[in-house]
Amino acid sequence: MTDVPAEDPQETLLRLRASIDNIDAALVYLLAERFRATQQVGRLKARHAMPPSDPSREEQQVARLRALAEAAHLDPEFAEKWFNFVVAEVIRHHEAFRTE
Ligand SMILES: O=C(O)C(=O)C[C@]1(C(=O)O)C=C[C@@H](O)C=C1
Repeated sequence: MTDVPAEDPQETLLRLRASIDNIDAALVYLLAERFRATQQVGRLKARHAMPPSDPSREEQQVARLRALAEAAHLDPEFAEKWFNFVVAEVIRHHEAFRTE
């Protein structure tokens, strides 16, 4: 039998934290890109007097994200909460464009 080398917990922690930092950076960039797109949607909606929110679109998005979350072994409740949190901010931006 081959011996498994003893784990150095500090080294393992640092390695995992480096991965977490990379993932957090990617999430920030992805969110920035999402908001860049939604700002354009907000301006478009304001120019054409369209309502800031679209509940039927959100329903479709939630259903899709919940299915994706399940397939990825992510809690679908958490995925939905994250989505609602982001969309609430998007709608706040959309409403601000209407008063510009
Ligand atoms: O697709 C739109 O109509 C948007 O305004 C974007 C968005 C989103 O962030 O995904 C935000 C608000 C709407 O209620 C639905 C979706």
